[in-house]
Amino acid sequence: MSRHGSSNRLSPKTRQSLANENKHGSSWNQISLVASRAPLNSIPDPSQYQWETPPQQFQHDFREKPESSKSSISRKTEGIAELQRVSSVLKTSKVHCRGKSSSSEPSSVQSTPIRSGHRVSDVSGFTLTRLPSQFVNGRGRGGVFPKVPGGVSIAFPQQLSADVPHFELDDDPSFWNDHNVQVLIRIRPLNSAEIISEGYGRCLRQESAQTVVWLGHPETRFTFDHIACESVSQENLFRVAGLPMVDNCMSGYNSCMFAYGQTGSGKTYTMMGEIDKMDGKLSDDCGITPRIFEYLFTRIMKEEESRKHERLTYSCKCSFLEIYNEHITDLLEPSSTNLQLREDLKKGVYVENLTECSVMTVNDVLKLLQQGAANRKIAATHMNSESSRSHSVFTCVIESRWEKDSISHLRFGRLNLVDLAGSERQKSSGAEGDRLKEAANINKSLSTLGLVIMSLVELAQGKHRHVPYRDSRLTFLLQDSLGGNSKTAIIANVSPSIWSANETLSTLKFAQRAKLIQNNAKINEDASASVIALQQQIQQLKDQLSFLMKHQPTSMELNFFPRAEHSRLCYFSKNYEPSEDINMYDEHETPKGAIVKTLRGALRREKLAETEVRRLKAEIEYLNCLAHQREEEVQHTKMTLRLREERIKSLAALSEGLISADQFFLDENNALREENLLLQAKLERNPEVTRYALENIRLLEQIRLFQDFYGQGERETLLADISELRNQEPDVAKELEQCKDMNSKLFR
Ligand SMILES: Nc1ncnc2c1ncn2[C@@H]1O[C@H](COP(=O)(O)OP(=O)(O)OP(=O)(O)O)[C@@H](O)[C@H]1O
Repeated sequence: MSRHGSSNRLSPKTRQSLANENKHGSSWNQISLVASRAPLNSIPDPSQYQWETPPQQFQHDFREKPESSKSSISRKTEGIAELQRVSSVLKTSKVHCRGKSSSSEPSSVQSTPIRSGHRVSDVSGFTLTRLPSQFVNGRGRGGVFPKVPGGVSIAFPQQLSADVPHFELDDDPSFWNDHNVQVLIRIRPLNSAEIISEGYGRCLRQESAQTVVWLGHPETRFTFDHIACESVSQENLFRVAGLPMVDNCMSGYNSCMFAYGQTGSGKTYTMMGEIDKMDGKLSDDCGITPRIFEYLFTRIMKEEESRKHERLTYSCKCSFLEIYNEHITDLLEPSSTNLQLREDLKKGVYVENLTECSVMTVNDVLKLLQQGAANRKIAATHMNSESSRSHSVFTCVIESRWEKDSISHLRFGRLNLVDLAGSERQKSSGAEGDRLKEAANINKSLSTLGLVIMSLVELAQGKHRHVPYRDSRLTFLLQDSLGGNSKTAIIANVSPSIWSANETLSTLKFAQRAKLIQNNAKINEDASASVIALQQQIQQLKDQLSFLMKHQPTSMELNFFPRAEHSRLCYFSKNYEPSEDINMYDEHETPKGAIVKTLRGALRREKLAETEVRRLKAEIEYLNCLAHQREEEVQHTKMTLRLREERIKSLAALSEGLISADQFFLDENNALREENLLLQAKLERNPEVTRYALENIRLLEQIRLFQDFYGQGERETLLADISELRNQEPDVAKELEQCKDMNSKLFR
């Protein structure tokens, strides 16, 4: 099923009415909770625990919710009567919530007995321990025991309020200077289905713009780089998460942002939102992607203007693809299906035959986004009436070229904006037939993503791990963004509703793990551009040299040195013009004296020319050496890559039991030794060192010339010449007067 038209999932109007709905609740639950701060691997998985009796102060009254496979959406369609019944129950529960000892409140509902200690697995792999019967559905002793979509009821101390505090997100521009991975949580507002089903029961309590507490058992506190609360605007989110991505990319870093979360948690709203313009402006509901491009093109314009002298130009090319049931489709050319992933030393992982469109304005990008969104596979599930059934990747390659010090520079950054399909449980999403197959593929690729992240975290902790990038198209494509050459922001979207408590916890744990990934982002600058520039420079110098050889010393003009600014030497040669010497003296001196002076000048110039020739030869030699080193460096990098690929293969072979551990360590040892040699060679021949050596030699040569200038009495000669000229001045003035007289006589 394809979506036609805009990707706006909820009209602003509907959202507003939802927001209004939110206003009907009671004030904050005043219960003070003891926060637990635990390292990631010690955060217990709630599913590993037997649900305990909630502490007395967390226990509320409840209503009976018969075990039923009916989803809340279908309940929603049963109409207002149900809604009224729910709100009357909510009122009751709010009253009891305020009471200190809710256990003494009378309960009017019956519990459904469930065997204690019986473990059941849910779709996401968690094992939930069923509650002792007296707690299931909150019967008897009180406590809010909402029914989670997996069909298992859990005891839950929850937030029962329509209002939640607002925390503005503060941007931190310095973050990306020393970090390569940022994790941000976005909590979306409760939706009407959740309110109908669970009222304002929330499983989260946000404490600051960095801390949130999951209110289940055991209560768990999470800290992230940023936590966007329910009321954070799309604009605020963009300023904090999107804007730095553009800056990173323009500086030549690969950048990636992806939205992760259960189905219906707000990924598409976050990444795309409303992609139409209203009155020439992006709407308030517009997501991060269009905002990124609006900012990108504004920055490009400013930069090109301010660096005109360097002839800076940017070019942007976009592509848009989806991965649906492990097949890649071009969203800009939907007839191109089942595209293949390829790997290339220079390009990295890329999709073969994917359409790439040049874009120059935000409108160009909006058109592509709309076109792609219309082609993306979506379907109605019980959790989301417009659920994305595929992962989508919108990519923009931003290239910049400029010239500085006669060297042309090329930088490029790849920006990947990924909207993942949501994880889902079959029961809650109501998936059947095609939907079920899609869901299985979605869950499979997301669990590979989870495994990749887990392996990367272990790698970062110094353990040897095979990272299963190739186990899904998604992780293979995003290889660079995960643990590779990229600055990556992960937005984990969650629902605050108690209805989604388990999914929210699992998303928070995923995000917590992702925080520990270590990427290795580098500026992408094309070395070949500098090699070409160096080769051109060498050719220029060679031309100068041969010209100099042919014409010296008589044509020792300034224009021999197009790069005169590099050499003060040229300044001196310019000031010793031979013709001036000759004209100055031949009228006033004996022929012998004039010849001696001319000869002296010629010898001086010849000496200077020789020095210049020597300097140029040395420069050519060094530039040749530099170009050679660049080429060697490229070769080294290629070899290092090859070695690493071999190591990955041997790791894979080890994990599949194809080779013994001894053999693996032997191979690993050899590979590391080889890599070490390569790195040592690279260090010794660092082009920067050569460049400094060259500069050093140039400066020494200049110093020597200055010293010669003084040492060989050139200064005195110059001073003598100047004073001689001064002496001649009255004679010349006299001669001029005589000429003027003669002229006037002649005219008369
Ligand atoms: N922060 C938010 N504010 C207001 N509405 C939101 C917010 N987040 C999501 N929504 C609304 O919730 C609904 C579901 O969101 P969305 O489609 O973005 O979820 P999703 O995570 O992409 O789901 P799926 O994985 O099924 O595609 C949409 O109608 C969307 O407009």
